[in-house]
Amino acid sequence: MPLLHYAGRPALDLTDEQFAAATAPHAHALVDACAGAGKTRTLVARYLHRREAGAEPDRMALVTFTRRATAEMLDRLETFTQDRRALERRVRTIDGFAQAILRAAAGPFGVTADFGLLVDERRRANEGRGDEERPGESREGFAVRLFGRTALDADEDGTNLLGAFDGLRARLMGEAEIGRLAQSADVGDVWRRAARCYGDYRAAMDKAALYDHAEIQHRVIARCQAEPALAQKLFGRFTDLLVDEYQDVTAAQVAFFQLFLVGGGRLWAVGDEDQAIFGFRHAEVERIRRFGRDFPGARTYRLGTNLRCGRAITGLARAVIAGDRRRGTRPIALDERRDGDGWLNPGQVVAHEAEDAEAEGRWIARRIARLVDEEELPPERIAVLYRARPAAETVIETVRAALRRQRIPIEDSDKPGVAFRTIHESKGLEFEAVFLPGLVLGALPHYRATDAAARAEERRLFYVALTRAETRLHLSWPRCRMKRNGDPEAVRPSPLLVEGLAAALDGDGLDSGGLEWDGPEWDGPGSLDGWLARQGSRRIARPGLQATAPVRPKAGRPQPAKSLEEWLVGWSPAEIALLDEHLGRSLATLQGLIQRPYGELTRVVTLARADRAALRALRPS
Ligand SMILES: Nc1ncnc2c1ncn2[C@@H]1O[C@H](COP(=O)(O)OP(=O)(O)OP(=O)(O)O)[C@@H](O)[C@H]1O
Repeated sequence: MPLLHYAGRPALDLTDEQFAAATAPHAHALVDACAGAGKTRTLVARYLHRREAGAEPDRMALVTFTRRATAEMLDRLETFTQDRRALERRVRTIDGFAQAILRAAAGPFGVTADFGLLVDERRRANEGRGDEERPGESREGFAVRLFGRTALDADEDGTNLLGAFDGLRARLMGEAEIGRLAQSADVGDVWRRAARCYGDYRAAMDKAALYDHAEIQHRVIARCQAEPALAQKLFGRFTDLLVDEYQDVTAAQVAFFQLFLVGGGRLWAVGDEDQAIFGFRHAEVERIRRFGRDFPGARTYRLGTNLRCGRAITGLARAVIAGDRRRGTRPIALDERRDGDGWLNPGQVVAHEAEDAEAEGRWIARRIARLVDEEELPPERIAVLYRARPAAETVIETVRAALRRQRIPIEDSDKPGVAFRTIHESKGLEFEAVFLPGLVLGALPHYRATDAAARAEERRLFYVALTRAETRLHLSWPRCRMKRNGDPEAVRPSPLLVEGLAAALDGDGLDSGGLEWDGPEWDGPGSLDGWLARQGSRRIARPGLQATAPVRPKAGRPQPAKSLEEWLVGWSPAEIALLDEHLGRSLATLQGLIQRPYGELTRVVTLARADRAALRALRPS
């Protein structure tokens, strides 16, 4: 592994791809990374490399999105540079930078330097508070005083008036556009109301000298864009802007970053579009995809090896994400590092179907107890991650009660223990063992995710969740749930889960040698293959498994088997030729080459492998 030096001493071990990204020339650069690629380490290395190359510390800015990420970055950098106070001026959240600039310049922006903050209570609880931020007032309380309790009522997408105010600013909507929105019949009530009340909201903020983060950023952007000399004065000194988590940027944030570059500074950003999960907060995954257009001349560096997860876990995760047709070919490599005995970390995937949420909770608690008691895993290395709290309530409460009975610690503010989080909150974290309960249709993908963009985000959320696990991943779901009146009601397993398990059972995505894996462990009666057949996902049984896996079409919906020829009707000659040339390669590789839906590709490949001559006959000459 190459070593990055700092101040004449070896500082960081890096992989080849990390080294190339960290030591890239001083030009705009996008570091396009996969999960577990070591983004934080590479970002720290970039900072140290630029310092070594002579960049002045006060002309560098390092932007993160959460205070937790800022704290981690500061801790890591402090071990090399020691001067924490100076570092705190350069390493900040995006909100921290905007606030510092507005306070320092105040006058030209029409504010006083000691303005107060309106702080979103929910986000503060999730992200923790940092030193840079003054206590501030509750934004929710402010909105209720102005607009009444209905200000916090969410529409069916989960957006309330405050969320819509954020949206107007995240999308950089101008006055005219907001005026049109206020009259538009194409948007929901919450958005129309936000467009109508936006002026009142801003006036009230000015009157109280209290501002929310979006407003602070918006003021800086609007004024500096209108007055280039002011932008030059405030931002002209920056030579380097380093940005983390670029996949979750909004249009406003991109405009804010562009201000940092007015003096000829260069942007070095790292992100992973497969982990873009904040669309509901107005982040636009398209931004990372059009990085080269927003920052002309940018080069791209790929960090494509997952160094966190065991190979089976990475294999499963990449088979799931390969089903996103818009992601383009971005190969994800399995970790090839071996331990002292020459052993590759295979990781373990366990699947379990429970009768209902309570039984599922008891199963999880038993597995956790086994990990803690028999494998001596520290409880804080274990996490239970769920899509949304309400749907997961029963399972969570059952697990927690069982853990308490067994005196297994549960994480509680500063006290370490088994962690319970939403998948969104788990972003950027890693655990030895991860439990993903409640994997049913309606929970993940969430029932509110109805359009293609929202469903793609649900797939990415699942990918984020899977890739939090280092060595043990547990997937579980109930067969039924309780209706409000107490009657049980059958539920369907998540199609993302079915797709992932089918791929894992085929060993798909695990092709790069050296992994001896029997597929996911099925903890329960029957077999995984049989279960998959019942889900209708295995119409084409694999030869060796036929005995245990009778292929049954789903009741009431006969599914006649399509022939290879029928499947290939919509395929282009180039796609058919690619299939023929690469048929021996893994499904994940083929998915990278041929962007067809996962289920379709699986069937076509299976049929073509069984009858190569038929494929040849269909290939145009
Ligand atoms: N060069 C390296 N050598 C050894 N281990 C590494 C190296 N780089 C990263 N790692 C380890 O790989 C794991 C993943 O790193 P990190 O958490 O920075 O990934 P990430 O890219 O931020 O992932 P994600 O986006 O999934 O949160 C960590 O446990 C880290 O210590």
